[in-house]
Amino acid sequence: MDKMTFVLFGGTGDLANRKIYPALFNLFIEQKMPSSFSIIGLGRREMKASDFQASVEKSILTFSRNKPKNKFELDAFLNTIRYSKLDAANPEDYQQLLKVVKEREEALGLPENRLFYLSVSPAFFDIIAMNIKESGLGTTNGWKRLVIEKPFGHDLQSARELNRKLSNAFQEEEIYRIDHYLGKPMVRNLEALESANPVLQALWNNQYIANVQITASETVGVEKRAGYYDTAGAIRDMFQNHMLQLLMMTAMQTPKKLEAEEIRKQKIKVLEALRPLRKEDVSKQIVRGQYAAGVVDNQLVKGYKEEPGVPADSKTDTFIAARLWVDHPDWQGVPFFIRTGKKMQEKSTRIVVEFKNNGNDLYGSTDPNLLVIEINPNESVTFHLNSKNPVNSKMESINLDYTSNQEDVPDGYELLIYDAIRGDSSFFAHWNEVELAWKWVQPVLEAFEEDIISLELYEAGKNGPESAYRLLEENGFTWLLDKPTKELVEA
Ligand SMILES: NC(=O)C1=CN([C@@H]2O[C@H](COP(=O)(O)OP(=O)(O)OC[C@H]3O[C@@H](n4cnc5c(N)ncnc54)[C@H](OP(=O)(O)O)[C@@H]3O)[C@@H](O)[C@H]2O)C=CC1
Ligand SMILES: O=C1O[C@H](COP(=O)(O)O)[C@@H](O)[C@H](O)[C@H]1O
Repeated sequence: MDKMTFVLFGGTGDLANRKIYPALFNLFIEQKMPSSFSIIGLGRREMKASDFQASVEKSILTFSRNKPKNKFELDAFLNTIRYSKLDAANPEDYQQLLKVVKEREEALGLPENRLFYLSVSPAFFDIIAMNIKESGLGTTNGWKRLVIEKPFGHDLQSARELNRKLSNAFQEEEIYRIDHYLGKPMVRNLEALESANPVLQALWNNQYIANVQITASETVGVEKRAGYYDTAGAIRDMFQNHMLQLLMMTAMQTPKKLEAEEIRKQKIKVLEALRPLRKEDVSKQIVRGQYAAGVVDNQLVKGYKEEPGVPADSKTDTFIAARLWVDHPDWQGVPFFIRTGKKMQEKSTRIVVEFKNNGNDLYGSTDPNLLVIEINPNESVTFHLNSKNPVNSKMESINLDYTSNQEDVPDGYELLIYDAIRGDSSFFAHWNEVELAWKWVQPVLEAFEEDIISLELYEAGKNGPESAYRLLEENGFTWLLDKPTKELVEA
C-alpha cells in the first residue's frame, strides 16, 4: 500500500469524531494502513496541538470498535496526526496547509500521495477543490484523491454544476463519492451472494422472483438536523442515494470481473433500465409521508412539524415508498418496492426477495420462499423454505439462517476508507450513477415541489401511511416481515 498523507477537512466535526478517526485507528491497529503515513486534521477553530490530540483520543475511546490495548498503541496512532487551522474560503490557509503537508512528507520520507477527505458542509465542496488546485496542494509527483461526503447536489442541475466544478481540479477516477451504505458489509455481500451461489444465480430473474422489497426504516426522527433535513426530506436524504444504490446492488447482473469498472458498468445498466417516471404519474408510483405524533419504542413522540427547527407548515417528506420497474429482460414484470422513513416501527435495513410459487399446490397453500438479507442493525441472510415437520409430517416454514458475529463486523467507514487509501473505487458512487439517480428522481422532486402528490401523515411508530401498503396490494403483494405493532409495544 502506498505511503501517503490523509488530509481531513472538517477534522473537528461530528463525522470526523464519530466515524473517521475511529475508522483510521481500527485500520492502524489491524495493520491496514500504509507502513508510513501522516494525518492532518483541519478545522476553522484555533486549537492547540495537545487539545486536538486529546479530542481525537476521546473520539477513539468513545466510538472505536476496538479500544486501544495500551497507551503505547494509542500514542503511536496519535503521533501520526497533526492539526492545522483552515478557513475553506481563505487561500492563504491553503499555503499554510501545503507547508504542513510538505514538512510531514519530508520528516517521514513520504511520497507526494495525498488523499483529501471533505467532511464539511457541501457548500464548501467546490471551494475546497478549487483551492486544492490553486494552492499547489493538488500538484504532486504521486497521486491525489478526493473523498467527498454527501449530499452530492440538491437536484439534477446542482449536482451537474458541482460535478463540473470538481472536474476542474480532479479527474473522475480521482473522485471517491461516499455513500456509506456501500460501506455496509451486507451491501457489499449482495453481488457475492449471487455470483458465488449457482442456486441463486439461476433464480435471480423474473422467471422465479415475484417482487423485491427494500426497506430502510428508522425509529429516530429529524433529531438536531432540521436545518438540513427540512430542505432535503427522505427523497434526497435517503432515496436518491442509499436506496437507489441498494436497488442497483440487488438488480445488477454478476460482473465478469471484480473490478470497479465492471461493477459500475453493471450498476449503471440497472439505472439505465429503470422505467422513467413522468411528473404526472408520480402519485401512482410514489407515496409521500410525514410523521405525526405517536408512540415509538413505547415513548410518546412529537410529530415532525412540532420538532425543534421545523417550520409549522413544513411539507417535507419524512417517508417515501416507491414502486419501480427495471425494464431489462431479466426483471421485466418484477416490481421493486422501496420504502424509507423516520419515526417508523423499528430500525431495520433489509432486502426481501419473494419468490414465485409457480403453481405447485401438491401440499396445499405454502408460504412463498423468501431470501431475506438483513443489512442493519443486524447482519444476516435467511432463506425461508417449506419442509415437513419430522414429528407430525405437517408442512411448515423453516429458515436457513446465517447471522454474523456482531462484534467483529467492521464499521462501513473502515471499509470505505481502506478502499480509498488503496485506490479501489468499487464501492464509491461514480458520477454516472449519481447523475442517473438524480435524473430518475427529478420528476418526483418536482411533483413534491408543485404539490401534485398529496403528503400523507402517518402516526409515529407505524410503517408509513396506509397507502404504502396499497401500493403493494395493487400488485397482489404486501410488505413482508413487518412486526405487528402490538408485539413491539409488549417487547
Ligand atoms: N455527522 C454525520 O453523521 C454525517 C455527516 N455527513 C456529512 O459529513 C459532512 C460533515 O458533517 P458533520 O461532521 O456532521 O458536520 P459538523 O458541523 O459537525 O462539522 C463541520 C466541520 O466543518 C468545519 N468547518 C465549518 N466551516 C468551515 C469553514 N468555513 N472552513 C473550513 N472548515 C469549516 C468545522 O470546523 P470548526 O467546527 O472548527 O469550525 C467542522 O470541522 C457533511 O457533508 C455531512 O453532510 C454524512 C453522513 C453522516
Ligand atoms: O445518510 C443518512 O443515513 C442515516 C441512516 O443510516 P444508517 O446507517 O443508520 O442506516 C440517516 O439517519 C440520515 O438521515 C441520513 O442522512
